[in-house]
Amino acid sequence: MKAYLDLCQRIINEGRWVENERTGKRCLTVINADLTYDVENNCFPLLTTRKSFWKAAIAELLGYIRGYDSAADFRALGTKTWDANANENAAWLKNPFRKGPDDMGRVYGVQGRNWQKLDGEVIDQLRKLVDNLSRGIDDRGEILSFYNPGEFHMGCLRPCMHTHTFSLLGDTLYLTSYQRSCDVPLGLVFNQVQVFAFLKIIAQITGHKPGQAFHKIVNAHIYEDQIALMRDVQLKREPFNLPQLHINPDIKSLEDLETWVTLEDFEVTGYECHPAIQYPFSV
Ligand SMILES: Nc1nc(=O)c2c([nH]1)NC[C@@H]1CN(c3ccc(C(=O)N[C@@H](CCC(=O)O)C(=O)O)cc3)CN21
Ligand SMILES: O=c1ccn([C@H]2C[C@H](O)[C@@H](COP(=O)(O)O)O2)c(=O)[nH]1
Repeated sequence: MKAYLDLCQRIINEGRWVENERTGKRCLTVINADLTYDVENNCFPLLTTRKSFWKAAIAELLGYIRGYDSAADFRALGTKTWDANANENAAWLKNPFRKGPDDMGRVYGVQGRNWQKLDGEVIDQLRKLVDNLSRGIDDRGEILSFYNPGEFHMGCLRPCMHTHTFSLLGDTLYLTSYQRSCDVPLGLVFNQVQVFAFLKIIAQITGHKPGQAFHKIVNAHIYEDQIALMRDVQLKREPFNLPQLHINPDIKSLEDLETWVTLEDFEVTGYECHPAIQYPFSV
């Protein structure tokens, strides 16, 4: 929590203005931020300086795990966060690869579960790493990569959190997640939840103890229309203690995550927070 607020303050104090062509807005930007989450002690990094919608973040993560490519499937899980990118971005709307309303194209989980090889076969990166970790194997390449430059033109957005590397030391599982571009007031609130929950879920289904999750961010920015709310409202608030995340212990396999798991299988306790802040979203 402190690390998040420090990053926001650092962007306000030291950030440089960068024009962004895709959104037509300017962003106050810093390069490089490292965040660490204590999954072992269940210190759930849910922002307390504004009301945060952790369920939508977990729904996104479940959608990536399932390899979804439609904003409608994400809505059915419990989040509308992909509606705008799938249906309102002018460049994507006229892209011939867009299959119709709600199509997101070959992004995120599609690459994670269904990476196309030249010979026509597909690679299921998540299945491979879950199988290995379940057998106690870390081949130093337990990597889930959503970043496929050869198919950027077939998706509505390049993945932001693009690579997740799992590591096993003894019976403790670690996760290192890489993010190329980070909307700190909006996206990062979700991404913190996702990195934490991803390690906790994969540790649970592969039978290991979760350790720390390491979140490495390259371009961290605040859009120009978000600055005043961050500087004058959110950064003036005192944080509360972190809550805890509980996951239904009956979730035991990747198949469980793919078939019956819903947001009802996740619970947060001890969450005390300041009122919601509605930050503008840039498509
Ligand atoms: N500009 C931008 N920022 C992002 O963070 C972002 C994108 N684009 N495009 C792809 C995904 C979609 N994500 C989103 C989209 C919307 C919210 C959002 O509106 N959050 C609100 C309300 C959430 C709710 O009601 O469930 C919030 O207050 O956190 C957050 C992340 C993260 N990503
Ligand atoms: O998980 C996510 C997804 C997206 N974002 C933000 C980061 C940027 O503000 C935009 C993506 O724009 P690009 O021009 O492709 O960098 O979405 C995020 O923070 N977290």
